[in-house]
Amino acid sequence: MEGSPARSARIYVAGHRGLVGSAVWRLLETQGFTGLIGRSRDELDLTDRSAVFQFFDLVRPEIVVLAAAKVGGILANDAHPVEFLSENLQIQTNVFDAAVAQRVPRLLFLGSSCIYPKFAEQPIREEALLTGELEPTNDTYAIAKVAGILNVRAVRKQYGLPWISAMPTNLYGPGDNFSPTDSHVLPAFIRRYEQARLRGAEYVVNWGSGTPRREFLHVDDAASACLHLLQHYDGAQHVNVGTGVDHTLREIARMVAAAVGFDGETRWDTSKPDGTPRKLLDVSRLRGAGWEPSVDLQDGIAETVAWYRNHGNALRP
Ligand SMILES: NC(=O)C1=CN([C@@H]2O[C@H](COP(=O)(O)OP(=O)(O)OC[C@H]3O[C@@H](n4cnc5c(N)ncnc54)[C@H](OP(=O)(O)O)[C@@H]3O)[C@@H](O)[C@H]2O)C=CC1
Ligand SMILES: C[C@H]1O[C@H](OP(=O)(O)OP(=O)(O)OC[C@H]2O[C@@H](n3cnc4c(=O)[nH]c(N)nc43)[C@H](O)[C@@H]2O)[C@@H](O)[C@@H](O)C1=O
Repeated sequence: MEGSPARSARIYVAGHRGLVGSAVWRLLETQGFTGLIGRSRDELDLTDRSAVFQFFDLVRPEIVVLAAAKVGGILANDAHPVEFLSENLQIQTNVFDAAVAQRVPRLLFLGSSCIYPKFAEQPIREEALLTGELEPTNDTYAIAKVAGILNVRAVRKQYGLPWISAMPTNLYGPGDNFSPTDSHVLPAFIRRYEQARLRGAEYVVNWGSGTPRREFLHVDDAASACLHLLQHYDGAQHVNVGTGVDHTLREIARMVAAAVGFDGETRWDTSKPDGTPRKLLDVSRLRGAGWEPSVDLQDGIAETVAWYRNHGNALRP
């Protein structure tokens, strides 16, 4: 599967308005791909099975990047386990089945580092999948993603189609979800510290103990890794996508406070869940395939703060 698809290939980016999908779309446009296809949820609800089949029949994509999913941070996952299981299973099963019906030659499925056991050996190798108990705050989302990996493997085995799966670490960047309740931690910090600075607040309160470690990858790097895998990887094993470097949330909070210019105190609300203590990915397989990240974390945070300041009024609720 070596080499780039034709620049005119019909590429359907499912979820093209989301954090990852929009970055994939930008990258493909920049690289001169002209056959990009996107549908918002209002135009095509991927939980509507017959609509998905009709769409695939009409459009006949040659490549699918599946970046549509129900996505959220630790509290959203913990509060809505039913939707995170049901919607994600429906979206991915409909897309996979419709793509099989059309024998779509190439598909990239996006999972997440939360598929691994809560106490997996660090850094986490791809082989750690299904070797232990999941983190309870996001176990239903993780199970949907594990089902996606197995579905991709099953299609490879039964139909011989070279579909692949990528498992990104925690992502961030322009276009992220900055919701105070539903977002992931990095956009939540940017919003909280920026609002505290604007109010002249003396302190902010973050969730949990601040001791968990997380690995952050800029979404432009995630998009570049996805394209690299589409161009250079063809294997049944899913591939970890990350930097191989992590930080405590206290360190991340200090970086964000410095980036927004907040010099007050940070407090931690230990009544909120910490989630997994650490989920650092082993990225040797991806590096072995010839890919490296390029965005420095502090630069990426500064860029995302600037984006938030320019788009603060037009964000998702
Ligand atoms: N963000 C992160 O930190 C990480 C993300 N990932 C994975 O990357 C992928 C993309 O995540 P991310 O970009 O952050 O998520 P976003 O929430 O930013 O985007 C999700 C996209 O999915 C679309 N979508 C959701 N439900 C439906 C539906 N029923 N029908 C049609 N479209 C739908 C949304 O469409 P619309 O805009 O029209 O509502 C949106 O464009 C997911 O698979 C996620 O698991 C993996 C690891 C980390
Ligand atoms: C990518 C991955 O993301 C999710 O897993 P997660 O990494 O645990 O998610 P998170 O980014 O929401 O939190 C990271 C850490 O940060 C702490 N934390 C502090 N203060 C805030 C805060 O204000 N908001 C949030 N969200 N977290 C906070 C929080 O308590 C936790 O310790 C999965 O559900 C799933 O979506 C998935 O696949």
